[in-house]
Amino acid sequence: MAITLKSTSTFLHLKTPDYSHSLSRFSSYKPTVVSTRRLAPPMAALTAAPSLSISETFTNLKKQGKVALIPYITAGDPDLSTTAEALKVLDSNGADIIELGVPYSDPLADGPVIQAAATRSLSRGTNFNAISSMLKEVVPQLSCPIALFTYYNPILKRGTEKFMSHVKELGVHGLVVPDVPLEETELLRKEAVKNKIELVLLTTPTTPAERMKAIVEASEGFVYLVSSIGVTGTRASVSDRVQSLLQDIKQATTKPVAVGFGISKPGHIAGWGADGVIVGSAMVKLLGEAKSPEEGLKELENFTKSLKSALP
Ligand SMILES: O=P(O)(O)OC[C@@H](O)[C@@H](O)c1c[nH]c2ccccc12
Repeated sequence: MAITLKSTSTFLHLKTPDYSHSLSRFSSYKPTVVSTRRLAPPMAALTAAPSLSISETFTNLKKQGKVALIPYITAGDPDLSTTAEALKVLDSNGADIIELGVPYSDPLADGPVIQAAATRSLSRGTNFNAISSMLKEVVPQLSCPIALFTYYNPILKRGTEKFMSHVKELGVHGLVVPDVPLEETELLRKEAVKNKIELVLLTTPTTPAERMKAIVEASEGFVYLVSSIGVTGTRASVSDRVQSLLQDIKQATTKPVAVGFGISKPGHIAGWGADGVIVGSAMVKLLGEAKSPEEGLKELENFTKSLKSALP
């Protein structure tokens, strides 16, 4: 059955913004030296078993009655070497899937914390080539899947087909694109499916029921339920309307549903039946606003551990 998607979300009626950061020369990423003191065959230490796909990850968690912890961090904030370490810290301290944000000059769906992170990252010269180099080095060391998070323009800049095959080569499993224009979702989805990239689509509290059904039908990996209207950023509480939205979606699909926006503690959505919890701004703040990268990584470790231990 051909699925015609009218929209992947209704909170981003954005014109296609102009992506002004060139993807020119190699940037500031310096690979971290991995101590080989304790390791027998050096290569053995650099590669974890290939990570499962996003949907396989959810299937395994569901069998154990567990909820996925999905942190989001902005690549290159405070710098790409710290991002590389942060991915490993998240992976080994409870993250089940990691959303890695490609910094963008016009992040209209983001609140002040993530906007500031993107600005810091871009001002250091972070670009997609440098992020790719970092991921080529780090992804083989991770046991959880990565979902790349990008606005639509970096995809347009490279061309959808080229972008998708490039992302696949990096070992990235998923892709989240919150501002893909209505009429281009189908093309994006076709290329994603061709490259076995799980294209995660978003639905919001204002998405009409029929459109939500088309979105959940087409979404791969999981369905991203945006908990509230507006931009990203931690909230004191999350509307309990999300609970009924979750039930509506679960009536429309058996696919896993993860909730994001405003969440900084599991209590925000405990017991509502979400299969996953996405935490972005609270994570980004710890990393990007710490006195030093080491301090940021330590705080990220502690926060991730505490979130995971509080989730079922
Ligand atoms: O930052 P929050 O409120 O925890 O929300 C998750 C969010 O950061 C992440 O999923 C995300 C970052 N930028 C976005 C833009 C649109 C939708 C989602 C996002």
